[in-house]
Amino acid sequence: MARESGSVRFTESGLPIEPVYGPEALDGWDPAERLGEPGAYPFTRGVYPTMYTGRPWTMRQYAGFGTAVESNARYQQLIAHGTTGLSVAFDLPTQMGHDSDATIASGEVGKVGVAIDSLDDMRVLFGGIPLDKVSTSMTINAPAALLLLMYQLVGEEQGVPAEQLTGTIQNDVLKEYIARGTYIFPPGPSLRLTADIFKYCRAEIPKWNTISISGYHMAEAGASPAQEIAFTLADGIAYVRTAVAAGMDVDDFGPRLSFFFVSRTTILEEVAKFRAARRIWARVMKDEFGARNPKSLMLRFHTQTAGVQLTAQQPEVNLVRVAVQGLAAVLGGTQSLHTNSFDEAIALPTDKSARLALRTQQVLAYETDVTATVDPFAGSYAVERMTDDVEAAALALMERVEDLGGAVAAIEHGFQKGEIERSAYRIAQETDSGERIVVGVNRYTLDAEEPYEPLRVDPAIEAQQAERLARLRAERDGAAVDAALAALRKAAEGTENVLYPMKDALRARATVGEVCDALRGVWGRYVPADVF
Ligand SMILES: C[C@H](C(=O)O)C(=O)SCCNC(=O)CCNC(=O)[C@H](O)C(C)(C)COP(=O)(O)OP(=O)(O)OC[C@H]1O[C@@H](n2cnc3c(N)ncnc32)[C@H](O)[C@@H]1OP(=O)(O)O
Repeated sequence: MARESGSVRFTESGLPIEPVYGPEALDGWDPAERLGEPGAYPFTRGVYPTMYTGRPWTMRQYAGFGTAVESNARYQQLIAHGTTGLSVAFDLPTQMGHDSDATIASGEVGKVGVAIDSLDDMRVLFGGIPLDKVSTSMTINAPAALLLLMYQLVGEEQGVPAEQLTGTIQNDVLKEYIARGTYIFPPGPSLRLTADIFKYCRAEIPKWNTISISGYHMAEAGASPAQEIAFTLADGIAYVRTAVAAGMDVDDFGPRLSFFFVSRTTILEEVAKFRAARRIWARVMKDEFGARNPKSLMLRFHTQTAGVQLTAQQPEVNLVRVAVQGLAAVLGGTQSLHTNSFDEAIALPTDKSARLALRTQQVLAYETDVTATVDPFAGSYAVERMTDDVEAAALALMERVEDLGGAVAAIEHGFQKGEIERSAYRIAQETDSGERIVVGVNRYTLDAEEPYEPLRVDPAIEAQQAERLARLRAERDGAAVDAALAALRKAAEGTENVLYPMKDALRARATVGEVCDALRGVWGRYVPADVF
């Protein structure tokens, strides 16, 4: 751990960490109550009885840039190198529900992910990738329904029935208001859309993970581990309440909720955090919502190594950080993992750095012994005590969210954002003062950094996408698109599930921008109330 203050050390959540823990750390500690068996309530030891002894985690590298053609090539490469799941990054215009030729999209097309304007692009993105064999995660939030439906339509074209599709949409708009920023609609209609997605998936795509309730972005914005899990689980509670209020039984959607956390270099507290999060969620689902299906109680999660801990200085050192972070995720029992590329603090990963990032996971999975036994830290005085401590800190924060009226009301008060900003400020101060050591940045620096040639996205991509859109609009049946969009607007004004008319519109080759504009017209846009 890189932070010191006299002889007392503190975890990233600000909890004291003792130089030595002994049996007294676990006074009154009941393993049956706190741990249970692996794969059994309260799931502290992991969600599956055999964990990695039965099957390694999914190696799921987040990737996508430029056009569908370029991103497809990167996916094919990752598959050839042994990745076991896909994870699609979309560009900002797609994430905000704008077409590539919209004025607001200028300069952003294909930059932080792939540009998807219509079913035509989606078909290219998954060309040659059998959707019945691969599970695909899509980091898409406000327009999550659109991308899911286009994925289903591509599956239909490949002859893959929707019941066989497996994957995840991020679809977590609450954390967009708190930390990530790609929201479109106000909370009310956003949550209605989430409930529509849960219902649609239950009926049509039953193996799909309908949401990835994410703490990662809060952590990147400065949240401590305790804040990260507290605010994420509080968002989870808000989604469950929404779906129950929309008439669903908790066991009809609970098994398909999933989560997404960060993994930092502070291994011990991260392992404690993952274990605590599983225990809290299992208890919430059982006690507050009365879930009976054990799958509803299981907190299954994806992990990404902490991008914010990577440095632009001496970037190769990031390979070491990522290995440590990845190890923490595995010791914490993750289901799926993205290990960052060492150059991600500078630019888009190159082919080589993306391959090295995947190799890091393969070393963890096949060269170490951490997959040979389940939850190896169980019973450790230090880690069990830290698990209890992080759990208590997170529960206290969740109570404060409840006191404000739940996650949505707390967001409207600016509570989570304010807490995270205070934590980020503390980290910045500690780094500036040198109290927090960052190798290569405030210690062990080089006089001159070696030059580095980053991968850049070709700016011509924007014009290419605009041409594709012009062609699409000329070729398609405009009257059919207008009629489908009118039906979508009508559903949005009423209570009918919007996904069915939305699918018709997308099949008729309505664009992402057109579909989102139709919804913006009915639901309006979210304007944050800034709290200082
Ligand atoms: C920063 C950036 C940005 O801001 O832009 C981002 O957001 S990037 C964000 C990127 N996000 C992501 O990539 C999210 C990824 N999330 C996911 O993949 C999912 O939501 C997940 C966390 C639930 C993991 O799903 P998965 O399919 O990879 O893994 P699962 O654990 O579900 O395992 C797949 C199947 O194998 C079975 N299985 C697995 N392990 C075992 C075992 N030991 N014993 C028996 N069965 C097992 C599971 O039951 C399941 O089958 P069955 O289903 O039949 O039970």
